[in-house]
Amino acid sequence: MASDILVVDDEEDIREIVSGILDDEGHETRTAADSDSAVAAITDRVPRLIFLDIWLQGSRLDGLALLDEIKARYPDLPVVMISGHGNIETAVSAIRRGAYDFIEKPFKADRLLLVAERALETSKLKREVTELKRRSGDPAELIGTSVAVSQLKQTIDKIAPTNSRVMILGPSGSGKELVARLIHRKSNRAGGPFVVLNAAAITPERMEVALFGTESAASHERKVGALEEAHGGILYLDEVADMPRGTQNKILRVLVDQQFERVGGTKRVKVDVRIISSTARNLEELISEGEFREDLYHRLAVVPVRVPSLSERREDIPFLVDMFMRQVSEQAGIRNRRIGEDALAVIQAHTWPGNIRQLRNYMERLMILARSDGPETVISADMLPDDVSDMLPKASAAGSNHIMTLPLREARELFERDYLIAQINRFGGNISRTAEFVGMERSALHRKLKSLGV
Ligand SMILES: Nc1ncnc2c1ncn2[C@@H]1O[C@H](COP(=O)(O)OP(=O)(O)OP(=O)(O)O)[C@@H](O)[C@H]1O
Repeated sequence: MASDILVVDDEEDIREIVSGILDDEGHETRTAADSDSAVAAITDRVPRLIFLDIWLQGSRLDGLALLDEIKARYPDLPVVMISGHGNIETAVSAIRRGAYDFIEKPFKADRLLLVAERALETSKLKREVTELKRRSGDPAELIGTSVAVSQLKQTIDKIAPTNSRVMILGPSGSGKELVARLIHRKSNRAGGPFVVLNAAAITPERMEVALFGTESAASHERKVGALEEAHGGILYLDEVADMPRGTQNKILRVLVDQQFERVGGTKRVKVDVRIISSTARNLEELISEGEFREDLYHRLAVVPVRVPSLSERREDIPFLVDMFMRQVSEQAGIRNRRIGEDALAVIQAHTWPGNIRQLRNYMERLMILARSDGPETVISADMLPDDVSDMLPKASAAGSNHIMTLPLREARELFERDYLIAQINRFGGNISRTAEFVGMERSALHRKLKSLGV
């Protein structure tokens, strides 16, 4: 594994020995004799690993001070200290200050290589973990302080440690899968798998193979299905309403027996799986139409949990916007921006039929579009892409030709109407908070709304 390694030591022979040993193993090395040239080398290209002499005599910064500077700028860059005989204590304190390890002079080539490999491997793993976390994009907790979200959090905390089957109901993109993942994380199955099976994305013919796996006596071939894969953990049945009737019968049997047969197999497979299911559809309607088995519904929805739509929790929008902006900035390497009150108000007033997923995609688009403006420019309402800023009440709300044909009184009423509807939406229908924001008495606002026919 060739890696770019920087060797920093004031003694030329040590620099040569260390880089010689590493070069022989195929690593690429650079050397620096003092702190300033080390900083310059790191600025040129951040190495994967640094070997750093503790004393570093005759240079602006000694080894420990340079370590502090490196760690402040590149907290994840591993640094191995080279310690002289008799200053182990200093080496130990360097580890406390963020060094990965130390080697003591005189050292053996084997020890040096071992430490280098381990440091490189550890930082690679750290990177992978960070990447995975970033890709998943899921926050560790539900974002928001609204009553609806606070109640949801409480419900999650209450039901997670139990083993009961949960059915999560809520519109598309509202965070059902996130809720299921949080239940998993907080349950005693957190160490076990979390397997997702999306019934809407699998054809009815493939459904049973996906769920139960296959087995062929002739070829001894075996494919593990989602139920088996989820053994000891949780199976998340997304869009369960789309499950074919035939599969519904079979899954009901699994719930009763906690065992099943693979497709084409004869052996019973015993599993210990907690099932969480979800749907955005109206199950009661589907049950009355005979599309969904009522007894299966009762088995799956021992605890029904409702996830609110975004329009039911608009007060959480500023927190979500802030999180998504930070997330996009990290993921896309775009400088984070500030968003103006006016833009936030428009976003808050929008209806968001695609819920949190739509808001996240929108923020991503907004950040990318706004990239060409200077990083200091605050994102204002007029910079919002049209689909959302159309919600903004403007004098031309009824079409600019139209409003120009109206007398002032009617034009003003038209504007007032749009403006107040947008503000009421923004505050989730709360008249007191709307009144406070628009600067009117609550009773006066009521009267105004009535006179405008809102
Ligand atoms: N309260 C929340 N805080 C932060 N992010 C959230 C929240 N709820 C949902 N998200 C994010 O919104 C996106 C959509 O959520 P998720 O996939 O869980 O929705 P869903 O209801 O399962 O959607 P579908 O019905 O389409 O399967 C995800 O990226 C998720 O991380």
